[in-house]
Amino acid sequence: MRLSRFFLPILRETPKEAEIVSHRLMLRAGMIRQESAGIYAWLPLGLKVLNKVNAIVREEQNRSGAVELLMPTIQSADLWRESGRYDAYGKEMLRIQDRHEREMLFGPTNEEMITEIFRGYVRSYKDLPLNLYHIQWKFRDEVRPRFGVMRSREFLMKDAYSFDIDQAGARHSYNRMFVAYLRTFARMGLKAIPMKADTGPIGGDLSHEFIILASTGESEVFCHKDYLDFDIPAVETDFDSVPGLQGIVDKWTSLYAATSEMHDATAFDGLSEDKKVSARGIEVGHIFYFGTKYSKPMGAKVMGPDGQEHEVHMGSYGIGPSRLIAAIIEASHDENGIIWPEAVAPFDVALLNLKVGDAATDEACGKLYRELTAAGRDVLYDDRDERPGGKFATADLIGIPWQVVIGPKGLAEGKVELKHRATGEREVLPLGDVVARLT
Ligand SMILES: Nc1ncnc2c1ncn2[C@@H]1O[C@H](COS(=O)(=O)NC(=O)[C@@H](N)CS)[C@@H](O)[C@H]1O
Repeated sequence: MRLSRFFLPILRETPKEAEIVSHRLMLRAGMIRQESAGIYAWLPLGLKVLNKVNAIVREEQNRSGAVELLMPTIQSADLWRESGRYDAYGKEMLRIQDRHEREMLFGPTNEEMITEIFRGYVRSYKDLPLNLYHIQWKFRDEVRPRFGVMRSREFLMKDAYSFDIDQAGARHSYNRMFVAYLRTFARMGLKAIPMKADTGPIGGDLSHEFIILASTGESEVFCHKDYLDFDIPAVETDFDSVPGLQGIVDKWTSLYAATSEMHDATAFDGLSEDKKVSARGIEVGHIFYFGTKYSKPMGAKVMGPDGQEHEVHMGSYGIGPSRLIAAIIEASHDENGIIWPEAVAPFDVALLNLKVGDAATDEACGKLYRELTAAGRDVLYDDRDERPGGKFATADLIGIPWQVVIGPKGLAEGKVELKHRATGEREVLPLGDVVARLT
């Protein structure tokens, strides 16, 4: 993409309403724009990152055996009356009336709707286990939306829902998601620690939040330091192995880790000082087992092997892709701007032409742009008529992992400069070696 033809509304000054670094940088880097309180437009650079985050979430959901569908954002109030949550959900629910004065709502979550879909088709235990998920916008009328997309009112959520014949089966579905979550966040360069959590309005009695440690996190968390060095489940993990997954979950829940709501100070104090981590954290995922909480009132049942009808045991599993982008920035930035992990970067390479209008430089940049693109790299070519300092500052701010700098002096010697954004390391190399170096 040529920057002169892209849409990247960089802000010169730091927006005063932004209180945390991710909010400041997402506004300054032209990634989002607030349209109303807690409601954002995703501008092209932000959307590219959101799509990459979603791609990783999708890959790991699919690897675990979950099946993707897409449910609507607008839901019927009657559906929520079946579970008894319509009134219980409170002021966070955006209630709507359609032209026929039918009571509708903008979905804050989809347990009722997925249960209605399930009960419409599944009658036999032979069709279980089943895990259905979607990545869909939600609305929660937060009393105090803040920190940009970290706590917004309209936000993107991957929400998955599992269906099993009994609790043992549901436990394996839970473990599949637990392991998928460990892999998902690690692939985005995040260290997410599963912590025992409260179940809140979703319900149930088994729940873990996946927390990344960040000084601006809203949650107060306590955990054993060794978690930070645990290996992530390998890509070859057998998601059908019940004992195999239980072993991974046991390992990842073997040491102390809790959010403030579930904190047991006595247990935590039992740890040696050098193993105690108490920090702020950002909840990037939350998983729940809640048995028949929805299947019972909504009549979602299957014929079991015993010829009896059984209400299905369910769980739900949420990840916040839009919140994740803010969390990644909180965990990976410096004084010059964002430092994207390569897996989620909006572009792979920033190609900086230091003398637009100089025939040799334009020719070299154009040729390298075409070669890198042909080699499968996503390149943002800064072809603006802008002084070098401004190009360096923009490339650092928007956090593209690699910068290729081409100017007339270096070019005269057949050389270009390569800068690695994360480490700041620079190297000079022949123009002809760049494609091989970056692919
Ligand atoms: N206001 C919000 N802004 C941005 N992300 C949010 C917001 N509320 C929740 N999230 C994200 O959505 C994830 C799941 O939300 S949740 O309430 O914990 N879980 C559920 O809604 C369940 N239905 C899981 S399917 C959270 O872990 C968080 O990452």
